[in-house]
This record gives sequence, structure tokens and C-alpha cells, in this order.
Amino acid sequence: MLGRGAARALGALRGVRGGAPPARSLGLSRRLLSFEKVLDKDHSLPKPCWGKDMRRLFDQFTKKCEDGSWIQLASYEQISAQRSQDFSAFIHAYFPSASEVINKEKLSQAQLFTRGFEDGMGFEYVMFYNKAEKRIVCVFQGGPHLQGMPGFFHGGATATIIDATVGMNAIVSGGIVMTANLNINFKSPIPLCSTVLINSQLDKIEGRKLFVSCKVQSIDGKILYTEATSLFIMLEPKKKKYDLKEAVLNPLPA
Ligand SMILES: CCCCC/C=C\C/C=C\C/C=C\C/C=C\CCCC(=O)SCCNC(=O)CCNC(=O)[C@H](O)C(C)(C)COP(=O)(O)OP(=O)(O)OC[C@H]1O[C@@H](n2cnc3c(N)ncnc32)[C@H](O)[C@@H]1OP(=O)(O)O
Repeated sequence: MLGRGAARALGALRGVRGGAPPARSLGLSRRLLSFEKVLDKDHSLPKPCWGKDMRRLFDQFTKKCEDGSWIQLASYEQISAQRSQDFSAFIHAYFPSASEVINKEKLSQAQLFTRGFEDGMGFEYVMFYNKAEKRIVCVFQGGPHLQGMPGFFHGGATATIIDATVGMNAIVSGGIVMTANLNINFKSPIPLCSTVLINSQLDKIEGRKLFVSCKVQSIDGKILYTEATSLFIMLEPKKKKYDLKEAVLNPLPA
């Protein structure tokens, strides 16, 4: 087994961390002009807007990463400039008729939906992956701009973070996949600005189909807020194969 220092060094190379976040990833390395977009900011590292529950769970799971059974998944707004071009090219070749209607000018403003909010206002989350157990746990702190019923999360926001979690579980197992079906049972409303745990499990793979389920629970496990099952379909590479699994497991800064 690797010593802690060696594991950390390897983790840093792979974009997977077990130790304290590097200053550059926290955005401390240089002053930013207000209009600059920080594409290389890893949103899955602690930020001042994280509450104590989110921070405590981050520390707990980071500790579990030390023996290599869990890995923390980095999260950039874009996979990397080069990789996102390759990814777009693959998707556009796959859906050529849809690509014809996409506004190319607007495309330059595109960003990952869950990372498009001001820090602390929307989706704050970090995911941890256990390969042996085929699980991904997402620690999620939703912000005030995700309100639906007064004081509670919008069901669409809950669906979004569920899709992101089960989707990531499908990606690490199947590469490029798309959500074909997402079935959600809302059992109890989630208090706005609370931190919850999303536990997802890859249930089975049948050919191109990946079945992933999840539960959204309070951090003490006492309240089951939401349950979901999903079906993802692996896209069959027609032209050029793009390795999305590699890109999310070993991300490069943009
Ligand atoms: C997940 C990728 C996200 C990429 C994100 C970008 C960057 C990555 C960085 C970080 C990622 C982080 C997190 C991930 C985030 C979020 C996840 C978001 C995911 C989405 O937001 S994604 C948008 C919504 N999604 C769509 O927009 C799909 C529209 N749809 C289609 O594009 C097609 O529908 C497609 C491609 C799904 C399948 O089409 P196809 O032609 O390849 O395959 P076909 O139809 O032949 O189906 C093959 C077999 O699946 C069965 N089957 C199909 N659909 C079924 C259903 N609904 N129920 C039951 N069975 C079904 C058939 O019955 C057949 O079964 P059989 O072989 O047994 O006959």
C-alpha cells in the first residue's frame, strides 16, 4: 500500500486528492478581475460559502480516500479546453440534426448548469467514488436560489443534483451516456440551504443500458427525502470515440 505522502502525490497527478486543497485550486494564486471566468477553479474543494456540515462531511470522506478505497472527483466548469472541444465534436457528430439548430454564438457562453451559479447561491457539491462498491456519494449544499415552495428546494433542483450524481456514476462505468429515464419519488421536502447526502448505486449493466438508483437523505440518515431510479444509455461511437470516463476521473484544468 502507498504511504500517505506518495498517495497524495499520485492523487495530485491524477486530479484526485486526499490532502489539503492546493491554494491555486482555491483561487488564491492571483487577483481576478470581476468579469474573468475561472474555468480552472475546482468547485469540489472547500470554499468560504460551505457550511460546517458540508465541510465536516468533506473532511470525513477525504479521510476515507487515504487508503484508496474512495476517490474524490474534481469538478471544473469545463473538462479542459481541448477535451471539451473533443467532447463537443463527438456529441455534435452523434446528433447532427440537433447540432444544426444550435446557436454557435451562444455556445461560447455555455457552462455546466450545476456550476453556473454564484458561489453559495446554487449547487455546492462534492462527489466521492467507490469503485469496488460501484457507489458515488454526493455531499450537496443547495443555496437560496434553488427555492421552490417557500423555505424548501425546488423539485427541479433536486432532480438536477440527482441526475448529476447518478449520471456521474453511469459515466465512470460506461463512458459517454445520456439519461433516458429518471424516475423520482419526492417523499419529504428538503429545507432550503441544508446539506444532504445523495447515495447512488450502479445496480446493473445490460448491454448499453446502465441502471442507477439513489437515495437523498439527511446527514444523520434519519430522513429519507427522495428516492430515484434511472436508466442511462451508452452512446455508441459512430465516428470518433471520446473517453469521457477518463476525462472525469483524471481531469485537467481548462
Ligand atoms: C451524462 C452526460 C453528461 C455530460 C456532462 C458534461 C460534462 C461532463 C462533466 C461532468 C459531468 C457531471 C455530471 C453529469 C451531469 C449531468 C448528467 C446530465 C445528463 C443529461 O442531462 S442528458 C440530457 C437528457 N437526455 C436526453 O436528452 C436523451 C434524449 N434521448 C436520446 O438521445 C436517445 O433516446 C438515447 C441516446 C438515450 C437512446 O437512443 P439510441 O438510439 O442510442 O438507443 P435506442 O433508442 O435504440 O435505445 C437503446 C435501448 O434502450 C432502451 N431505451 C431507450 N430509452 C428508453 C427509455 N426512456 N426507457 C426505457 N428504455 C429505453 C431501448 O428500448 C433500447 O432497448 P433494447 O436494445 O432492449 O431494444
